Amino acid sequence: MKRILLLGSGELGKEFVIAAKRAGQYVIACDRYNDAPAMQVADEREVFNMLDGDALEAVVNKHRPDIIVPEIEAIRTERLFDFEKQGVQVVPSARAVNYTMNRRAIRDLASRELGLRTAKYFYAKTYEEFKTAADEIGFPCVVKPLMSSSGHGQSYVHNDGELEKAFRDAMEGSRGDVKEVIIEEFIDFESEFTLLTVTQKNGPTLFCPPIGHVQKGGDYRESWQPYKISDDALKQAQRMADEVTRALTGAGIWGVEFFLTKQGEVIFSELSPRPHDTGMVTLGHTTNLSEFELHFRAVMGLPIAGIHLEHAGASAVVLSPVESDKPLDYNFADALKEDRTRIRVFGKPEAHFGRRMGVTLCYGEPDADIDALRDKAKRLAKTVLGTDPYMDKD
Ligand SMILES: Nc1ncnc2c1ncn2[C@@H]1O[C@H](COP(=O)(O)OP(=O)(O)OP(=O)(O)O)[C@@H](O)[C@H]1O
Ligand SMILES: NCC(=O)N[C@@H]1O[C@H](COP(=O)([O-])[O-])[C@@H](O)[C@H]1O
Ligand SMILES: [Mg+2]
Repeated sequence: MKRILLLGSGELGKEFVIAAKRAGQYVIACDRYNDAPAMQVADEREVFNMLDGDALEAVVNKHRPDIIVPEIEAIRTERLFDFEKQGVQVVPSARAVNYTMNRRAIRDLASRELGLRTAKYFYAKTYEEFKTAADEIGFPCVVKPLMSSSGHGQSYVHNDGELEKAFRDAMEGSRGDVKEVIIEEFIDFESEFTLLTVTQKNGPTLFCPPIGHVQKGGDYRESWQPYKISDDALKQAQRMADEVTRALTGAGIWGVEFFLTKQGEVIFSELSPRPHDTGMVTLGHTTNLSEFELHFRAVMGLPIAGIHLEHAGASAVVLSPVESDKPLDYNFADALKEDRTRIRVFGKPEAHFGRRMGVTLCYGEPDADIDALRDKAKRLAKTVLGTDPYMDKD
């Protein structure tokens, strides 16, 4: 039995813990607030600020884990190198977690070192640098804090008049101590997709069928699998995913994000060294193993004999309509009247307006009409809390 320390205990961690508990492992779930989703299914919990390196070290010393599994980006990742040196397995590796928490590190690696096609980009610390970069890139452009996720602090800029607010939002939306922004060329993509990629201790890199998704405000609203792309585009994406995960090293699942342009060009966007939110669609019976089961197997060095598409499926997010510290009234009854439908409620103890509280999952035969599944997942998501998956969050 392994002792697993989970850093971050949201919905993705919860499903990972369920996979680990099904195999009889011991899990300590950590997050900044009590009763986080994964804590509810783990053996023990720790509530502390994971950006505080000393607090993190104290928890590691107290629990002496065999494996550390990061689940969010807001972690003092520099300390993970020390734990790794002391013989603790960091998933997928301290290097991967450290590089991907900062957009500069991962973008420079992908674009400059590996030569992958990305959006044109600059970094800026001051408003002057920012304005010069915007002039260089042109409008529209995309602005993001170097450290943030789920679209926090991100905006699209269409003209000079919007620059100041975008800069301020990105500086204020920045997490941790890095106050710097990235400004990117706007990619007018046809669609975007996630390639779930599994790197193994004792085996080749494996790929799941691509997942299509739509984001609004930088945040995922719906996803579906399989996402049909040409063999050539798939090969390009797999090659890039293989190169970037190999450079970052380690074993586990990764969510590698791409844009597909109208001309059929595949552009690397970013990647998560952990299960991906758009990959929750795999909880709806799409592949033989969900992204969480795949992560668990890869982390433990267990064999993965194959990844197969068993169903076509779609997911849509269930967002909170209110601010509340009381459990919300989830309407399961209406959605579950429909066949091949599942609802996952994460059990977050507090709701905030627009916070993701659950997902709906709908699936059918592998060749089922994906658009019909997407419509069904979105329609049923609306019935759960009465909110549209595409609602404005601000
Ligand atoms: N250069 C770009 N051109 C067009 N759209 C973009 C660009 N960069 C980001 N986006 C849009 O914003 C979304 C979020 O961007 P990104 O993945 O970089 O942010 P994030 O905050 O790290 O999100 P998450 O942590 O949820 O993956 C993308 O999925 C895409 O829809
Ligand atoms: N795009 C990253 C992502 O989806 N992360 C998932 O959301 C949780 C935070 O949710 P919260 O913001 O509602 O606390 C994280 O813990 C993780 O499970
Ligand atoms: Mg992303």
